[in-house]
Amino acid sequence: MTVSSAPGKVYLFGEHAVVYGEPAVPCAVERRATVTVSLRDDDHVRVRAEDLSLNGFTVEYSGSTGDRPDVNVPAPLVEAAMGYIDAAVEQARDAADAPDAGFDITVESDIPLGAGLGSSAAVVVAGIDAATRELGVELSPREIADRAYKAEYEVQDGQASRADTFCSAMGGAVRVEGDDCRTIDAPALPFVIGFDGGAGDTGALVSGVRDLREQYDFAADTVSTIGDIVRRGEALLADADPDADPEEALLDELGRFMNFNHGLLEALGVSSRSLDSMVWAAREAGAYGAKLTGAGGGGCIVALDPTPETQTGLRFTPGCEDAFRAELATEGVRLEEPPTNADSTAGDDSVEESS
Ligand SMILES: Nc1ncnc2c1ncn2[C@@H]1O[C@H](COP(=O)(O)OP(=O)(O)O)[C@@H](O)[C@H]1O
Ligand SMILES: C[C@@](O)(CCOP(=O)(O)O)CC(=O)O
Ligand SMILES: [Mg+2]
Repeated sequence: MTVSSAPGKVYLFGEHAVVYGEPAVPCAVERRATVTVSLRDDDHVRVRAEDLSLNGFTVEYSGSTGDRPDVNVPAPLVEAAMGYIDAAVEQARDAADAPDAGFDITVESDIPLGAGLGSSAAVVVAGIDAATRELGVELSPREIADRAYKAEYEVQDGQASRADTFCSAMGGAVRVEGDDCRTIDAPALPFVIGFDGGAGDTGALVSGVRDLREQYDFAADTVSTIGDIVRRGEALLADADPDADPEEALLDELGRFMNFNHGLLEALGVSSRSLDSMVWAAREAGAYGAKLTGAGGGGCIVALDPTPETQTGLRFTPGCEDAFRAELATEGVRLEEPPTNADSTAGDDSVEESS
């Protein structure tokens, strides 16, 4: 049995625009997905995904009824939900040259799903790491990032950047521009996250921006202006001392850029009423800046505030279900100790499929 975990992330700047070759700066945060993998002696894959719920209803799997999961939702939704894990399994089989390997897999995660914190990337990164190790192959974090990107790209029909998967695999703050992926030094920024309890449809939101960009020059200009903000923002980070608490002047300017970035994302149609109201609540509570994070449509905002004020303000904001502080996760994908009285084999709520 092998247990690996990988962090989620927030975008300081640059989501959506990164899909069209602009740079982005995501930062890994201490909310992790943990994937436990045991090699089977047949070619079946059995998945237990305890936290998997889609838009308010829970998917229940029954492994005892054979190959088809017994679920209370339509099969295409289950397939969409399981796509990331399936794609991670395929990448691990390919990396280890073991096309017929079967696995028992358990996914546990404290990253809300579809909320802009990169739950899909964390699950894929941790899944590839655990499954390849289980097959006796140890990939570097960069190799895992590369395979995880291929998995996300496939599941999201060609609409994925390398940003989420690279950030989750490497940890810390990163900079991604096309295929150029780097880790960067950044001070520990005081992130506060507001979560509306909902989720956005990443594929539909990315398609919406693509259409706008193709239809209107000013939408294409909006996307490249987001790139300009990222370049100015990363220059600020490059000048800061990564080992000291961030200075007020830095937070002030980063916050201003985050506000600008949010305005442009709103113009591109990927915000929502609850995201906007959390952004405004954070600003009114004294945050240096606030923006949605990830694909948008619902889910999370990220604000900068070293004081407790933003968290308190968000908690009293209608539409905000949860508000929490998120430390920068300096570690990306990592091996975890397996539990001692392990019960990793699938129980009643698992789905089993033949390879
Ligand atoms: N704990 C989990 N267990 C199983 N699958 C998960 C889990 N977390 C995320 N996923 C997969 O990732 C999808 C959400 O990814 P996505 O829409 O890209 O949003 P985000 O990456 O912003 O959280 C889920 O529909 C599911 O397929
Ligand atoms: C919108 C996008 O830039 C980020 C999506 O992030 P998330 O899956 O919502 O966490 C898409 C991508 O970069 O693949
Ligand atoms: Mg995702």
